[in-house]
Amino acid sequence: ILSSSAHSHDEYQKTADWLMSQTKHRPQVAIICGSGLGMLADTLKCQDSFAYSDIPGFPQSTVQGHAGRLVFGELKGKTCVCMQGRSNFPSVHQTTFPIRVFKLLGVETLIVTNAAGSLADGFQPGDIMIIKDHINFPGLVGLNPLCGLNDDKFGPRFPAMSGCYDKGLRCLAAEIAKELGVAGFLQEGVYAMVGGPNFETIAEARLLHRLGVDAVGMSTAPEVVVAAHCGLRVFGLSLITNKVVKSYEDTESVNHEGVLEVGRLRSHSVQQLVTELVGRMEINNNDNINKSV
Ligand SMILES: O=P(O)(O)O[C@H]1O[C@H](CO)[C@@H](O)[C@H]1O
Ligand SMILES: Nc1nc2[nH]cnc2c(=O)[nH]1
Repeated sequence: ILSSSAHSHDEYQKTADWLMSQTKHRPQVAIICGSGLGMLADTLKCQDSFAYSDIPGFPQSTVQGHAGRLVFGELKGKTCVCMQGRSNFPSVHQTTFPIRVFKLLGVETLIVTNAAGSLADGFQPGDIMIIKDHINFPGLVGLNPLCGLNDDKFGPRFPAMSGCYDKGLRCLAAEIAKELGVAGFLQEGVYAMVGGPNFETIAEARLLHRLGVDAVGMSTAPEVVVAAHCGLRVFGLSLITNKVVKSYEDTESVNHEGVLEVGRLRSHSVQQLVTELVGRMEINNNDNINKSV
């Protein structure tokens, strides 16, 4: 775990340089689209898009329902780069490789979205949860993307994680949700990442519930850790696609097709919320490419 699969600074830089040689876009905002939420990338204007397999050094998408494309373009007057798909299961270092590439491209804000199962009693499938905080279970036991030698050019050895989900953006998103008429199914809560790829046993679900977890998934936390480490502002949304089964009497069970289906049904609202948020967030001048790196 410790240093075997960490990337060198040059590897991130090579990928960033290649992308900058292929597109004129210099993104301010990076958006990661979770399961069933990839349509957001299709709404970018003046697109340049690249299959992950064509980008030197880039991890491949391994999750069904994730397209595996990096899309650059304009959204509400801001320059964005959108990941249409994640590679959840190779290694935490590979999964988070794009985040440092984004930093080198000049990105200052990261928006992460995911599909998640709910544990909180009041949450329903179709609810949108603003992520207030996370529990990074793999990270707590050493599967942390910051393991290995620290690259001081990106950030400090021991970065703080309190406040890693920006409060200003969370408030702005809640205001926008009211204006869009989607406040009725907006929630805020704690996301927990588990290793997966299996869904939870009932005993695991009960444990997570007792620990105060509101929603559970298999992604996001490592991306946010790496983003916070290199000083990116972060906003996160979970789309609640299912209730996690907590009772032995319950005959329902979760499956990935159902997750994708709820994603598609609510994708329009998630898209609207993210689009308005990007339009209204304040961004510093985009003259900071390689600023602190
Ligand atoms: O987190 P995203 O990429 O939305 O995907 C979620 O959906 C998949 C399970 O259906 C898991 O990979 C889980 O993490
Ligand atoms: N671990 C986990 N990931 C999910 N992604 C979407 N739903 C779920 C779920 O119930 N559990």
